[in-house]
Amino acid sequence: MDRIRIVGGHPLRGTIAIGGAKNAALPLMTAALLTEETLRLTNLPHLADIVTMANLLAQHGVELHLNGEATAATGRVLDLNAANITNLTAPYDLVRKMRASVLVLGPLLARYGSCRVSLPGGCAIGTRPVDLHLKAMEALGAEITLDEGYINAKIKDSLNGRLKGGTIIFPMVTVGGTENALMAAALADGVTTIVNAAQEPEITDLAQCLIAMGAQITGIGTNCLKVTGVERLHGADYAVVPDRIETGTYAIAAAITRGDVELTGVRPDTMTAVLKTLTETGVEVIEGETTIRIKADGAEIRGIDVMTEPHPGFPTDMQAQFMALMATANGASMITETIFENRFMHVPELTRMGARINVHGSSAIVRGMPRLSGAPVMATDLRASVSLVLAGLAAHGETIVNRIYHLDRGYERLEDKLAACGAHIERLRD
Ligand SMILES: CC(=O)N[C@H]1[C@@H](OP(=O)(O)OP(=O)(O)OC[C@H]2O[C@@H](n3ccc(=O)[nH]c3=O)[C@H](O)[C@@H]2O)O[C@H](CO)[C@@H](O)[C@@H]1O
Ligand SMILES: C=C(OP(=O)(O)O)C(=O)O
Repeated sequence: MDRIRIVGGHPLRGTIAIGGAKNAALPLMTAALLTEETLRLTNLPHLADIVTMANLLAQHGVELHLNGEATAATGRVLDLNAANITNLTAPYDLVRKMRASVLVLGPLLARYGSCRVSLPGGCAIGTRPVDLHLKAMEALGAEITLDEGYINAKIKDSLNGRLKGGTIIFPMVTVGGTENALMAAALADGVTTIVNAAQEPEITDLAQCLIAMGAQITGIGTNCLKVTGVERLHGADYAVVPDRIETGTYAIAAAITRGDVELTGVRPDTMTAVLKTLTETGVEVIEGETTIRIKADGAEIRGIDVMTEPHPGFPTDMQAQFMALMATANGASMITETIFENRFMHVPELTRMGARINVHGSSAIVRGMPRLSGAPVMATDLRASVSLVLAGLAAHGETIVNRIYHLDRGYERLEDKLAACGAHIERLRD
């Protein structure tokens, strides 16, 4: 299994181009199931999760074509055509690899009237049930049963093959639940109101793509979405929003090495909380329209408190990376995780690198220190893995990060992008 070797202590300087967002691209790919016409996605990142989603859609019968070479301007261009769906089952083998697979539920149900989707199960960061996705489908007229680890969903016989608009009230904010609800409601008969909807930029991206496909959606960017269902959707050409988590991760790479890096092809307006937090630590953040420069050379990074929250709050997907930065700060920091019940799996590994962190329930107290020390480490999820890479960039000596298939789920050419800015980092292929 490949590993990453880092020799830390080199301030990053240079420019890093940011790709399309994994967490926007995955639901956008499933939106292709809503129409028999072609959906063209541009600025698609090249990631293991995108390949998993492509395999899942292909086994449903979606035709996928990658067009030409990826360029900085367009990323990858992928055409998806769901004119000939042959199989309405999302199998366990693919769903267990990636929880976002459950996003085929809403589109398949709405367009074909029934489907069978494996339950995703828990993962390293929490139990992550999908009960709210299922309740949302029921609110639109679906009958749901569970058997043998699968969700069986079908539109009630009385509805003549078309979901019916209704009111969905989410008791807690769910990104995936909102995405499934939006896609199902887009083809339902009548008006659907989604109350306490997630407001993440990836939801806005999905809503805008659905509008480009002919959907009628208002309230975009708020916590109340209104969808007036249409009988059919058509094809579209849509560019995936830049990845705010990849952007934030490299911003922290610049800060933790006390470097100076410009991030290009970004959307600063989608990451206000992260940029404000970085500024509070003492990093200089210079925002352009599509660029962010992180100047941390000579900066004295202060320890500050952070709590993860649904958007527009500080994202849980940046919590591990921020903890690595706080481990090198001057002073203490309290980091509270409110979204997932088990998202501190990076703490023991950061501790092995000399970080001083104590966890009390959903909060971690981090006492910063001038220098971490390199060590062999291993992580159990995507953002935990990258937090160890960040710590390695700042640490004295050699760090080997094991199990890097997690990183390949969400970061395209991570080691190349960092090495181009002066990091001493390489992939060791086994
Ligand atoms: C592919 C993708 O976009 N993944 C993101 C998405 O995950 P995902 O969509 O899975 O996350 P959710 O927003 O649904 O989860 C938020 C919380 O709600 C709970 N919950 C969710 C659904 C449900 O039916 N029942 C329930 O109890 C979850 O266990 C969790 O505690 O949003 C998370 C929160 O921003 C991010 O960390 C993930 O990177
Ligand atoms: C938790 C993440 O992804 P997923 O929801 O696919 O597990 C993530 O992107 O940090």
